[in-house]
Amino acid sequence: MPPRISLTRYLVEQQRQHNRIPAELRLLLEVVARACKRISHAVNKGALGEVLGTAGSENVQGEVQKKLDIIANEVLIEANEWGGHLAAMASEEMDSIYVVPNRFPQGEYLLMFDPLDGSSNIDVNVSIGTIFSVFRKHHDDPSIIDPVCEKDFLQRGNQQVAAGYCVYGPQTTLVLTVGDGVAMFTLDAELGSFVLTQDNVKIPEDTKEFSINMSNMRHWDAPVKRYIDECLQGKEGPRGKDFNMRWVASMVADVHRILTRGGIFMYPWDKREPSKPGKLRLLYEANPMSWLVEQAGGAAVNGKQRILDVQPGALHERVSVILGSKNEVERVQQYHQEAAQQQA
Ligand SMILES: O=P(O)(O)OC[C@H]1O[C@](O)(COP(=O)(O)O)[C@@H](O)[C@@H]1O
Ligand SMILES: [Mg+2]
Ligand SMILES: [Mg+2]
Repeated sequence: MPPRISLTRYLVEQQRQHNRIPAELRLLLEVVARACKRISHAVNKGALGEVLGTAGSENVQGEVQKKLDIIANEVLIEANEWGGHLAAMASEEMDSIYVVPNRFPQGEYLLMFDPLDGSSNIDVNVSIGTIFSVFRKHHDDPSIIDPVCEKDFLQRGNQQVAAGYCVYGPQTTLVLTVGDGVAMFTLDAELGSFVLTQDNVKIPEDTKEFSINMSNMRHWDAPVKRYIDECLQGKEGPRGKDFNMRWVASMVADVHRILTRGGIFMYPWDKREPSKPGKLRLLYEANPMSWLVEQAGGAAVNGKQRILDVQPGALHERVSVILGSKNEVERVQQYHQEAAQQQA
């Protein structure tokens, strides 16, 4: 068996041998990983830890908060605020940004997270996760000056310096990119550390598996309907092959499957709430997942453009998401372009 490489050693090598990340970013990612370990522990306790059920409150997006949404948010804030590497944080569960109080050391990074993704699966013991994205506070826009403000967070996804997620499933797996491919680390509960179990993750370019909430079919736009209709026709249809369908309803779990064996995941715009561009949030769901998928050789678009090129206008902005195996994502994008040309 090859020697085990811990997340810490992997990050040290990224920093020292390959010069890909500064020491502060390495330390920040170690803090995030430690927080994920604590969340994993709470998830595993389940009913024994009295962490299931709703908290009796709503977040800024009008969603009922589960106890674990709040616990995971607190764990991430608490672990990161005194680390000394951050200027501020933003979360699905907080209305506005959380500036690191000046009693703690300040850093130059911004951390965004969905503390608990797949909340509807918490109480039914199905895989859930944490998604995170890291930016530098300062960037090209000279109009942005201290102190840190919400505008600092409104950077395109292509400016991320690290992104990842931790899936709490049959195993706890942390998946990370710092812009040099994707690596997966499995939590060894006995050692208490994340161990590298797959490096250089690659998504196959073609797939026979799609992932979409089919109950929304009647609300979809024509290009999405066309794509799924063709998949459903199987061998007898224009695609000439049978497709399989999976929908966990936890983006982390659905994306993890795609990084592991390929597939296409879609949460597209639909007619239920036409003014919203989609259901998933750009900054702390779509951007980190899109970068991971691209780093693994896949593609991620919103039907009009690459998700990583979308300029955010608000902290909790939503976006239409189509990501996964490259050739399938490009096909859906092409169907959108054809529909737009017909309308023009
Ligand atoms: O319940 P639906 O409409 O299938 O939506 C499922 C989607 O919503 C989400 O649960 C949204 O994330 P949160 O649980 O963090 O709000 C995604 O993980 C998932 O892909
Ligand atoms: Mg989520
Ligand atoms: Mg969430």
